[in-house]
Amino acid sequence: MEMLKITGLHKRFGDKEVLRGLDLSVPEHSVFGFIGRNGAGKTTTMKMILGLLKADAGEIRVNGEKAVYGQTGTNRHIGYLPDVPEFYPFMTAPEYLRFCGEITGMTKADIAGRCEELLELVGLREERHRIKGFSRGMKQRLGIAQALLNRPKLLICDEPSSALDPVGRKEILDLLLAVREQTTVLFSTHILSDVERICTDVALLDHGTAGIQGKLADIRSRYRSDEYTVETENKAGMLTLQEVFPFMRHTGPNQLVFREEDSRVFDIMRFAADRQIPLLKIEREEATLESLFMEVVEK
Ligand SMILES: Nc1ncnc2c1ncn2[C@@H]1O[C@H](COP(=O)(O)OP(=O)(O)OP(=O)(O)O)[C@@H](O)[C@H]1O
Repeated sequence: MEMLKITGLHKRFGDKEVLRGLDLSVPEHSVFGFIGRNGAGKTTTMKMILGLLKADAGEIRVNGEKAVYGQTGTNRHIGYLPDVPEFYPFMTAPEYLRFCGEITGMTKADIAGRCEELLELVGLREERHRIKGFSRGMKQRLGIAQALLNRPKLLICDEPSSALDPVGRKEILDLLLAVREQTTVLFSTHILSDVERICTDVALLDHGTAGIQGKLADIRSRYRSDEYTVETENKAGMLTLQEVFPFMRHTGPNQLVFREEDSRVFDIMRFAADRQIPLLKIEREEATLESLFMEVVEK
């Protein structure tokens, strides 16, 4: 089942058309990477999911219910971490979470249990300092705890890892992966290596629509264009191979590179064996998400 379904979403600011018929399907319990360059419209989309911004056209359904601008009904299913979360700096982490629990009407017993559980989850259980002394990473982790307080079915995080150092980023990514059991995670980012690390599903927002989307594994195999490097022992061998297999590019001393079907490697190996051309190296480099997306964006 889809936890979030967006159909034909349009949004224009003045003469700038940001979304031009965006369709998005976020399966339940997925970790969904919503990718797009700066200004692509990721935050705009998230604000519309939360009913904070009016769409020009299109439909958004959260857990099967229609999200309506200015109404908060569907937000009971959502936990949201904005790109720059704001806190009361004079509070400690437990004080802040308890406060959030109280204003959202949770019972005292539920608040106590849930706060304990979430502080443990985000690694802030032993933290006694006030929030004003927190690092960016600690604030993001506290923000995730707060967003999870009401056991949302959908956790939306706007660029949760973008401003963090590698250690802080890893902590956040591990956390998003860990909470997948209890919720569905939709997070926006422009860091493709983060997506490769934890996402089950992705969508690339490009020119107002989802250029590609689906299971990361499927996308990889659909757009797969692994690169092969072949290195011969001598120049004569390299030149013979290049003559017979003209799709190979000369990239270094006795080195040829190509992107073709896997079967071509066997053709090359057979040919090299028949002609006794000594090969020093045959290497396959898997296509990165970055190279896949650049292929799509540049088309
Ligand atoms: N209230 C607004 N009025 C006018 N233009 C806006 C408004 N909000 C967003 N925009 C414009 O819409 C475009 C999309 O912005 P948005 O913040 O959704 O992008 P984003 O993908 O989240 O980018 P970033 O990674 O930089 O946060 C940008 O060009 C932005 O300037």
